[in-house]
Amino acid sequence: MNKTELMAYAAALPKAELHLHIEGSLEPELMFKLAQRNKIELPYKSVEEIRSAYQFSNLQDFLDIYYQGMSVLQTEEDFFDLTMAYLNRVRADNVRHVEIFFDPQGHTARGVPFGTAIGGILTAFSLAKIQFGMTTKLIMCFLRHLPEEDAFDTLKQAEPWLDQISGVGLDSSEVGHPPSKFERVFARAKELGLKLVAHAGEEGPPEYVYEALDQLTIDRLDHGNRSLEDQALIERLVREEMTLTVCPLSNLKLCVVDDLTSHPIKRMLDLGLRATINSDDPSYFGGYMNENFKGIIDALDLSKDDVRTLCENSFRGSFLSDGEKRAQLAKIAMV
Ligand SMILES: Nc1ncnc2[nH]cnc12
Ligand SMILES: [Zn+2]
Repeated sequence: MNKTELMAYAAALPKAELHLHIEGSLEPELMFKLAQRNKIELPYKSVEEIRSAYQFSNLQDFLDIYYQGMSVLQTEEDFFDLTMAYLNRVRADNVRHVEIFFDPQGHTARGVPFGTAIGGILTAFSLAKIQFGMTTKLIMCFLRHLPEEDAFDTLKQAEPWLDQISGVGLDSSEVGHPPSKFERVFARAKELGLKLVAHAGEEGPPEYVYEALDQLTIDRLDHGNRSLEDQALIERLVREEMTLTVCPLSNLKLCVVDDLTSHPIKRMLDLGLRATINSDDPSYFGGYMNENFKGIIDALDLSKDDVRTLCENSFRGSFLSDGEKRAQLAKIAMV
């Protein structure tokens, strides 16, 4: 298969997205519309000016703009519109199942109640299920630059919705905020029956991945790129069939890699790691699911088997039931 055919194959395959911050899918056009609707002053005069501000040299550069951008999200309708726009967009990429992150502390700290954010997101989930049969799960992330106490407080606020939250995650500024800082709140989330995921090894060292495995007891690893610096860690991740939610265009935009030709996704597959493709914050990083596939297909020497494995891994690594996973894998085999 040449690259054009391989891209058409990737586009046609059913897939799941497992690493998507809903606030990072806020397109500049919607940001402007919500700013006007909510009478919020933005430091930009036009959509073009917003887009040109999206130049980052590391994770923190991005996070500063990301937290500022979410200030336009005020009402349940705003969160509904944001989520519906994302679900409609990735439907066109043949994404059939999503496990979405949201950052409640990014909203409650601005005086927007937990229920406003989650209410809008869950209503969009229900509509997407009815309208186009998409399945969805919600993962609530703790902001790691804040104290563990604040994470406990957020978990408490989540109590009325725990039956509609699949898991907890850990995001925001990685270096200086190791997973071990959140050991107790993750233990509590586990007692409550929630799945556990954490960003680790995006900018942070392999030790952070070990902490996420040993101290947080994660079910899935977000990013994990820097695991490749440690042979014993690679072998363990392979042995434990740990899913890595890898985000190629994010890695490029945040300078985790210099160029997509040096992206480690092919190496990860060759090592036997259960890697998946995801968009992270697509509005900020230049593309949704299929644009991430296009980026790696253009830059790397991926085979048809590699592309299929990436899509299969997205369901294997999901929090769907075994039966649901089998059904999705059977659909992949039909393409
Ligand atoms: N890529 C990322 N890493 C850490 N925190 C984030 N929050 C949103 N996107 C993130
Ligand atoms: Zn992320």
